[in-house]
Amino acid sequence: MPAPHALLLVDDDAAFRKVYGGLLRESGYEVVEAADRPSARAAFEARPFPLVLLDLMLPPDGSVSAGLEGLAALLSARPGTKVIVVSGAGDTRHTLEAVRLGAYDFLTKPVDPDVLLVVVQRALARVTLERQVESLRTSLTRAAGDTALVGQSAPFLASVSLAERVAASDLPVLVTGENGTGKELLARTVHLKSRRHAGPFVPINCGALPESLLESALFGHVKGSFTGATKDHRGLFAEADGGTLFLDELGDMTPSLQVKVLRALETGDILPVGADLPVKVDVRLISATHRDLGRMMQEGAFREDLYWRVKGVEVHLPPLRERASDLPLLAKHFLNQCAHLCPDGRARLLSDAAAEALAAHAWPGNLRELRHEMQRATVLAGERREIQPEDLSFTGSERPRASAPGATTLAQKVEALERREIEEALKRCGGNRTHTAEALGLSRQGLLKKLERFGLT
Ligand SMILES: Nc1ncnc2c1ncn2[C@@H]1O[C@H](COP(=O)(O)OP(=O)(O)OP(=O)(O)O)[C@@H](O)[C@H]1O
Repeated sequence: MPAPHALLLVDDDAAFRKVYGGLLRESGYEVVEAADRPSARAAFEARPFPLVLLDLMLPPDGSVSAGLEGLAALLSARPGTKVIVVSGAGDTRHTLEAVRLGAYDFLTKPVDPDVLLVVVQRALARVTLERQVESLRTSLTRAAGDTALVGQSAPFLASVSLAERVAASDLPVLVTGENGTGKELLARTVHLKSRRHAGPFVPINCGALPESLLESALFGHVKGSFTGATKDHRGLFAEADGGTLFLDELGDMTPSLQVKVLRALETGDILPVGADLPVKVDVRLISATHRDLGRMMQEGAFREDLYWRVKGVEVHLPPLRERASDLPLLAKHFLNQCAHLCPDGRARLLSDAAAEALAAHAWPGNLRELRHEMQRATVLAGERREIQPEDLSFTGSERPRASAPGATTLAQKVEALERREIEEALKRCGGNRTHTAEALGLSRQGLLKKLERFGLT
């Protein structure tokens, strides 16, 4: 992992900045300077520096209490930042107050250059260490199971191998595949295997929010830019700085937002809603879609320039029906995951008949559907050690009728079946639409459209 080496030097004394900024640059650090509180704030918001050298008494007012407030705000926005307070001799009381607020260390003017270099080096080494701890924690969670990619079938392993090879590069990745095939899990794996693994992985579902909310979620906004914007909001591009932004359901993004995302990707700058100045970010993009972006492009629903930007390397995940040999392994994996739902805490087993029923099912909702089935079957099996076919929603008496009275054409029959599936899923999920969409392997937006079409709203 590369050591962090960028710092923000905030002091109104130009001579101090010149001497000490020069010294730090000569020692290999990247130094950005700010001479007053507003420009320090703007620089810090534009880029989350791991280390800030901070003079407490800054223009425009030179007041220490405003300086301490600024320090507290900075630390509450980014608690991992190391702030070294640089104060004049005789400021002990304020310096101690700054340390109490969370400043990492302090230096008193006149500053000994050797001491400065040691303190800076120590603070940045600490940042590296903290990032490593975070990365190990992430790897441990992953090893603990929830993010393990289960599967041995040839088409699945081919996708994983491609994803692992591309992970080390900083290329954008487009993950394609039907709903519930594991696109988000694969995106997380690419992030964890990349050099950005200690940085954040920030997912957002582009199909879940209306355009205006999605724009401010992605790019952030400034206070007062619209009704309800009661404070500044950084936005997910900025959250993902130094890490990976995962744009799920990219195909659901409206054309006008596509333009804005394209601009951000081309320039590395994002413009928060209502802001005058852009903010620089360093983000790797992974996108996913279950749609055929190539066809959408031909139909004019997806911009060609954005397509080529986000595509980088395309990794396609096969649907579950094309990796049938993974079914027993995955079913067992999901049964283990929900063992806590069993009265005795021991994972249920699949009876031969249930395994056969799983093999005969088409799995339109892919792995997500399988996971839900295994959860549901675990609960229905109760004290029984083995899952039986009657514990599965698509067998026996629970099988939905494929046609409805009066439906004659294939399209009508499919529609009737779809409607029935949705009604039943809604009932099972107690009317909760997010859960229903999940259970059916749909985006929330997709479900809402269908509810409207079927008059179920
Ligand atoms: N290879 C795998 N091994 C184990 N679990 C998996 C695997 N792939 C996916 N899962 C699990 O299946 C569920 C669905 O996966 P995920 O959310 O990644 O799918 P998706 O393709 O992103 O879905 P959508 O298109 O609806 O956004 C999740 O619970 C995930 O943890």
